Amino acid sequence: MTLPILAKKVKKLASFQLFNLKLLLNGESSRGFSKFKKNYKLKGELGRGGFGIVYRAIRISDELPVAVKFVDRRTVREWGKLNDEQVPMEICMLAKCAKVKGVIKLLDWYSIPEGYLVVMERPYPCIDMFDFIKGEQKLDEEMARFLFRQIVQTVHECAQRRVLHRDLKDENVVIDLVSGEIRLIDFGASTILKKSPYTDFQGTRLYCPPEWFLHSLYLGKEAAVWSLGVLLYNALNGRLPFRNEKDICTAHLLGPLPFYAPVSAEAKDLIQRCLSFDPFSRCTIEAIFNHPWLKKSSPDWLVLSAATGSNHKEQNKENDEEHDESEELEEIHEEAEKDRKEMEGQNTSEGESGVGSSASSIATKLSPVEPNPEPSPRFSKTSLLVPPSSVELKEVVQSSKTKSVSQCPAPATLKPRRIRSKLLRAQNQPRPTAHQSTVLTALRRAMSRERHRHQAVEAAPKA
Ligand SMILES: Nc1ncnc2c1ncn2[C@@H]1O[C@H](COP(=O)(O)OP(=O)(O)OP(=O)(O)O)[C@@H](O)[C@H]1O
Repeated sequence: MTLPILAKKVKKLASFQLFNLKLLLNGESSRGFSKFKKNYKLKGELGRGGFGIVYRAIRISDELPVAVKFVDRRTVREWGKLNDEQVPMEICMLAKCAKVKGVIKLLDWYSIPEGYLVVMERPYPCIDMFDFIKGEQKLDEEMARFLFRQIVQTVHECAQRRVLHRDLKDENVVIDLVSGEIRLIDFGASTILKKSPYTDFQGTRLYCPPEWFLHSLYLGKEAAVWSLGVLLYNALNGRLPFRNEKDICTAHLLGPLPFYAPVSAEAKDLIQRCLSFDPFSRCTIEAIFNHPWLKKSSPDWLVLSAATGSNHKEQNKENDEEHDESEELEEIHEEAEKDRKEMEGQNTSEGESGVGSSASSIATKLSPVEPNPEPSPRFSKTSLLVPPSSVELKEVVQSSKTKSVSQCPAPATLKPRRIRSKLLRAQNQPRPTAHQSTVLTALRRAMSRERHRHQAVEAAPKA
């Protein structure tokens, strides 16, 4: 080994050891694990994705429900600076969007040797949009408009702060079931918005525009608009528009996209404009705002949610299962190990939630264009949401339930019969039955679980 190479290796080793020492010391610092344990109590798993595990937790000082995401240091691809500290870009971008209403609030973060613990607000009770759509099979246009408008507004405000999310999809939108407000989560693939093209990608391939697969390049806002088009199509159809990369790159040659639900011409037009093959003729975020479909006024959340279906049984059953309270660090270590093994064993090249930083050579994969068979409805996602439980927030839910639906202004654009039937339901039957309302089903289950837990605690023999 030559001298310069040896010197380089020694230097590298020294800096690695210094890094480890810093991490060890960090254990005692204000951002170490012992501080985290003093401030938060982990309650079980909330969801998991390709790059982390998200835990349900409570802030000890005030019992605020929070979500804690463990980000494995080894999976961090991009780093940024926050108050002169090097942190994963995810933390940095969340901090930049602190004032954006539709972005999940970053409350705190901690550094542990294995990675980072990102503490975020956790709306209670909430459901992510994937589960919401799955429960409804597909959204009606009013509900889709109500949610999509908030999502577009949020993406726009992020862009104003030069933040590009890069993984816009239904799984990354959390809906507050009490207010109907959305929160954009998972900034793990986000980066600084720039005007020049990006040559790396870490989001979800089925939401990715064709220019990435064909040219390994994309422009930030144009790619975001494409993902929004995929998201809206998915919300209205209950299935994704494209099954794989080949579909993404060739669908435009087959004429207008097929729709599998009765969708208005205006909604179809907006989707087609977002999914324009040519990024330069794709509509802009501003144009989405001004599109006649999005400009229509929406009914109030209470009116909308009262009309949701009752197909959430399986999901809620699944969600009702309590996870063991964790011995925090040990669990994180074990889970991280398990996750890594799973990730190693997975081939995600064409999977729905596949992520990757290189465009596969689609040109070699493209065979002559055949008409696409109907894409199947979606059953799986990368994470599962457990409805949260907290005694304190039960009161919030309770108080929102007593709010009169009939106080909501009648939406101007609803067809008269529809207004009447909705308002009649709201007025004559003070609350829709739990079977009629997804939202209420979720609320009822969250509350009944709390009741059971209390009964169990009371029944337990006192030590
Ligand atoms: N703040 C939060 N409040 C409520 N639920 C959350 C929150 N953060 C995450 N979740 C739930 O956890 C799931 C996984 O979170 P997240 O997407 O951040 O993880 P990830 O590992 O980056 O996932 P992916 O591989 O999909 O990118 C989400 O789909 C959502 O259901």
